[in-house]
Amino acid sequence: MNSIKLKAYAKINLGLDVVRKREDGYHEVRMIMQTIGLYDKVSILRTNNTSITVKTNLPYLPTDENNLVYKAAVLVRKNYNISQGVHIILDKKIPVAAGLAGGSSDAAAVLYGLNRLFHLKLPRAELLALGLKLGADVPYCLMRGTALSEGIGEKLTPLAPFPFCHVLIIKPGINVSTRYVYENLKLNEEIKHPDIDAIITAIKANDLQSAAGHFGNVLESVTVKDYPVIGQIKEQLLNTGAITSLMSGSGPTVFGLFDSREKAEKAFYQFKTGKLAKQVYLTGLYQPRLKFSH
Ligand SMILES: C[C@@](CO)(OP(=O)(O)O)[C@H](O)COP(=O)(O)OP(=O)(O)OC[C@H]1O[C@@H](n2ccc(N)nc2=O)[C@H](O)[C@@H]1O
Ligand SMILES: Nc1ncnc2c1ncn2[C@@H]1O[C@H](COP(=O)(O)OP(=O)(O)O)[C@@H](O)[C@H]1O
Repeated sequence: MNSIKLKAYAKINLGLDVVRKREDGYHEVRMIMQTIGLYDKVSILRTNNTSITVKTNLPYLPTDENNLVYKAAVLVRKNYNISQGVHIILDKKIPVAAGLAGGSSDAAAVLYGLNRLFHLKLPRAELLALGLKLGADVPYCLMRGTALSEGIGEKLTPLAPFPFCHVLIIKPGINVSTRYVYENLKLNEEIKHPDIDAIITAIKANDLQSAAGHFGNVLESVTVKDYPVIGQIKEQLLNTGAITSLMSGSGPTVFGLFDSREKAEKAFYQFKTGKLAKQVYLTGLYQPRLKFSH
């Protein structure tokens, strides 16, 4: 096999709680992760030289060691003494720096792909540990589906599939850095912590309404204040019939869940023709786990 084509799926956070700040500055979290149907295409080709090259459809994305796919390739080649070069073609559809883990998912695809292309037969645990070196969300991207993510993202527990629903993704035209959001989070009494365990119980019971009733993201306490458009999108989603609306990860993307395709489509067109959104996608949940057969 000389090349491999993969899909790197986006995630949303159905619940995001921060438990404490660690001494190294990172935050211990409890998050309900969910893969959605929006994806980037990642193709990896073995070449006849010894270099790593990256090509992407987004002119503003780096193609050097600052791209997470490049970093993933460096890591694998260094760890397993691979000298053969690889060319990575990245077709981005997931909005960048949006709280949807696009870069993390691309990096996970490269780890997975190089494991296959070079017949490394790496056990799943080793791939997850490599993934964590690239970013807190990369291990989850190697798992996919509905999951509980703890620690800084490395402690993963698969959950039963989240109940069927339609997902509307709304990305406003602002940029918010993950680091900025975590650094400005104040863990005081005013913070409303989501009940992550109640979400898990509702998922087990396949109860969409009850699960949605417990959604929450503590990082909204930073972003909604700084960027009112996030609150406005959340409100418009509810006004157009969403069961719930929430910011994903560190934002600025907001998602709405709908129990009817008709309502979701109506909301889609309202955002498409309105002023609040820069990018709008109507998609669904994506449940298959990533399989590690060689
Ligand atoms: C907020 C979340 C929720 O899923 O996702 P995104 O919004 O980025 O998609 C994650 O916790 C983000 O994961 P990821 O984006 O992989 O984070 P990293 O690249 O490892 O870290 C970026 C920066 O965020 C901060 N950080 C990240 C994770 C964490 N548990 N605590 C932190 O304090 C650190 O300051 C770090 O320098
Ligand atoms: N393959 C990639 N796709 C997207 N962003 C990337 C990639 N490689 C590096 N980056 C950088 O990583 C940052 C975070 O991007 P991304 O993973 O899309 O967002 P988030 O962490 O909010 O989910 C961006 O600022 C971007 O410049």
